[in-house]
Amino acid sequence: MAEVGFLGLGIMGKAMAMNLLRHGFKVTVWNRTLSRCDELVEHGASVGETPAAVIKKCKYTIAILSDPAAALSVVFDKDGILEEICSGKGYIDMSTVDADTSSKISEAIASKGGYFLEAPVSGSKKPAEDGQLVILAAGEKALYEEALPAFDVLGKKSFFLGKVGNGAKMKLVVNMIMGSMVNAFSEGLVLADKSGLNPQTLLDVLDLGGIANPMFRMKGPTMIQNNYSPAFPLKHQQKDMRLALALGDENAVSMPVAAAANEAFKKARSVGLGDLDFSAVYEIVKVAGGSS
Ligand SMILES: NC(=O)C1=CN([C@@H]2O[C@H](COP(=O)(O)OP(=O)(O)OC[C@H]3O[C@@H](n4cnc5c(N)ncnc54)[C@H](OP(=O)(O)O)[C@@H]3O)[C@@H](O)[C@H]2O)C=CC1
Ligand SMILES: O=CC(=O)O
Repeated sequence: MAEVGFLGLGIMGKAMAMNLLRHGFKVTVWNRTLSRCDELVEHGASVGETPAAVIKKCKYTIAILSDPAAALSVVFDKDGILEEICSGKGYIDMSTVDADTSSKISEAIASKGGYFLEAPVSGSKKPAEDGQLVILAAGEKALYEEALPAFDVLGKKSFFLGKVGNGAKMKLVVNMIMGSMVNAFSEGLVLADKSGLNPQTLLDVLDLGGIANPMFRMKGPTMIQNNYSPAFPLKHQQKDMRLALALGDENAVSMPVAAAANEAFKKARSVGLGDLDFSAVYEIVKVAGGSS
C-alpha cells in the first residue's frame, strides 16, 4: 500500500490519522507542534519534519487544519507543499475553508503539475474516531478515486461535488445551519428552565418528535451539565458562520438567523469561550435570556 501523508493532528486529524493506521495504511504525519506526532508514532506512523518533506515522500497527502490562514500557510510558506508537489502527486485539503482559499491552493498546485482535491468533512470528533464522517469532495476526480480506499476508512459516505469550491460551499451551508440550530436549541433550554420546566424532560420530548437529531441528542445532556469539553471548538464554528455569511453576501442571500447566531458566537469568543465546544454558546444565550 502506498504511503499516505497527513498534515494536522488536531482533534480531527489525530482521530483520522489513527483510523488510517488502524486499517493498515502506512502514514507519514506532520503537525506544526511536532510533539503532537508522538502518539501517532507509537501507533506506527512515521514523521516528516516539514509539509514539504511529507509531500516528497508520499503519493498523496491529506491535510486538516484550523482555518484559511493555516491552510494557505502549509501550502505557500517556507518548507510548504509547493516546494515538493509535482506531476503524479496529490494534495487533499479536508479543512473547512471558503471556496476562494481552496481555489488559490488548487491553482498553485496545478501550476506545479500536481493534483488537488478539497474534501471537507461533516461530523465531529466521535464520527472521526469511528470512521463515520461525511466527505464533501470536489476537484480532481482521478485523485478522488485514488483516495477512495482512505475515504472509505474515514467516512460512511463520500460525495463528489464537481469543481473546486463546491465542497467548501456545501460544508459552509451545512455548518451555517448547525450554528443556527445550536442557538435555537440553547434558547429553548433557557426558555424551558425559566418557565419552570425540567430541561432534561425537554430533551426527552425533543428526541421523540419530528425535530429529533443526533446533534441535540449528543450535545443536550452535556449542555445541561455545563460541560463544554471541545469536540468542535467554538472558534471554528464562528469561523464557519463568518465564511458562510460572506458566501451569503456574494450571492445576495439574506440570512438574519445565521447573522444573529454569528453574533452569539462572536460574543462567546470575546469572553474567552473560543476553545470550548461550540455548544458553549449556551452560556451566552443564558445571559441574554436573563439566566445566571
Ligand atoms: N472538530 C470538529 O468537530 C470538526 C472540525 N472540522 C474542521 O476541521 C478543521 C480542524 O478542526 P479541529 O481538528 O477540530 O481543530 P484543532 O483546533 O483541534 O486543530 C487545528 C490543527 O491546525 C493546526 N494549525 C493551526 N494553525 C496552523 C498554522 N498556521 N500552520 C500549520 N498548522 C496550523 C494545528 O496545529 P497545532 O497543533 O500546532 O496547533 C492543529 O493541528 C477545521 O477547519 C474545522 O473547522 C470539520 C468537521 C468537524
Ligand atoms: O464541522 C463540524 C461538524 O460537526 O461537522
